[in-house]
Amino acid sequence: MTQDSLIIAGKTYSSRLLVGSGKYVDLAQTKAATEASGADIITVAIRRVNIGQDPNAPSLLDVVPQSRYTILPNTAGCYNADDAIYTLQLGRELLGGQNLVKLEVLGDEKTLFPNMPETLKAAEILVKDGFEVMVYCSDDPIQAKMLEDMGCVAIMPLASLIGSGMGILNPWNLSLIIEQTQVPVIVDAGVGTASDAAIAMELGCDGVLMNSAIAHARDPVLMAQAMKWGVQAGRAAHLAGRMNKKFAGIASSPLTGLVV
Ligand SMILES: CC(=O)[C@@H](O)[C@H](O)COP(=O)(O)O
Repeated sequence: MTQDSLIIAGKTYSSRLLVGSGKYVDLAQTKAATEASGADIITVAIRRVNIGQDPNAPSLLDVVPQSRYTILPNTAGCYNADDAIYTLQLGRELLGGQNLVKLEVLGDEKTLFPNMPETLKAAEILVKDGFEVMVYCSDDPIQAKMLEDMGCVAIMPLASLIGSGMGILNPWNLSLIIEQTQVPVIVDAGVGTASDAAIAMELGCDGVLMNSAIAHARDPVLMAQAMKWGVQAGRAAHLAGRMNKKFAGIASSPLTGLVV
C-alpha cells in the first residue's frame, strides 16, 4: 500500500488507531498495551489521570511520553459545557500549550451518551479560543454537520455506548456522516473486538478510538495488537473496494476451456 496517513488539523499520523489510557491494572500494562497498539494518539481523561496535576504521584507521561506520543486531553466525566471547557484549558496548560483536544460532554451516568446541546455549546467556544477540537458526538448526521461547520477538526460518533463493547449499532448513520464530512471521522466508543474496528474502517471511517475493548480483554496486550491489525485490515479493504454482493452462486473456477 502506498503512504496512507491520517491527517488531523494538518498533522500526519501513521496509525489510524487511537487509544485511551484508562482502565488498565497498572502503568506497566498501560505501557505494554499502548506500545502493542501502535497508536500515535493516546487520549487522557484530565479529571482522572495524572499527567502532572499531582507532581508527587506517578504520571502517565512516565510510560507514555510526549516525545513519542500525541497526548490528547479529554473531558471524560464532564456533564456540561463549562466543566468541559475548564478541563480542556487545564489540559492545554499541562501539555505545554497544546491545542489539540478531545471534547466529550456526557448526558448521564447511566448511558454516557453525548449531551449534544452542551457539546455544541462547548465546541463553539473552544474553537473560537483556538482549540483544535476532536469531538465525541451522537451518530446524528445533522448535528455532526453542525460541529464540522463550527470548525471541529475531527468528528467522533459513537459506535455504541462507552464501555459497552456492543460494536457498531448503526452503520447506516455512520455512512451518512462519512459521506458528508470533510474532516476525519473517527468512531469513538463501543468497539468490542477487532472485527468491529475492521468494520468501522471498511465503512470508510478515518480512524477508530477505543479503550475498554483493549483494557478489559483477558490479554490486553494481545488485544491491542489485534486492534492494530483490525484497523489496518479494514482500511486496506476499504481502499481495495469490496466485490458486489450477489444473491446467487457463481463458480470461482473458469467456465471457458472445459476439458469435458
Ligand atoms: C477513552 C475515551 O476517550 C472514551 O471516549 C471512551 O472510553 C472510549 O470508549 P470505549 O471505552 O467504549 O472504547
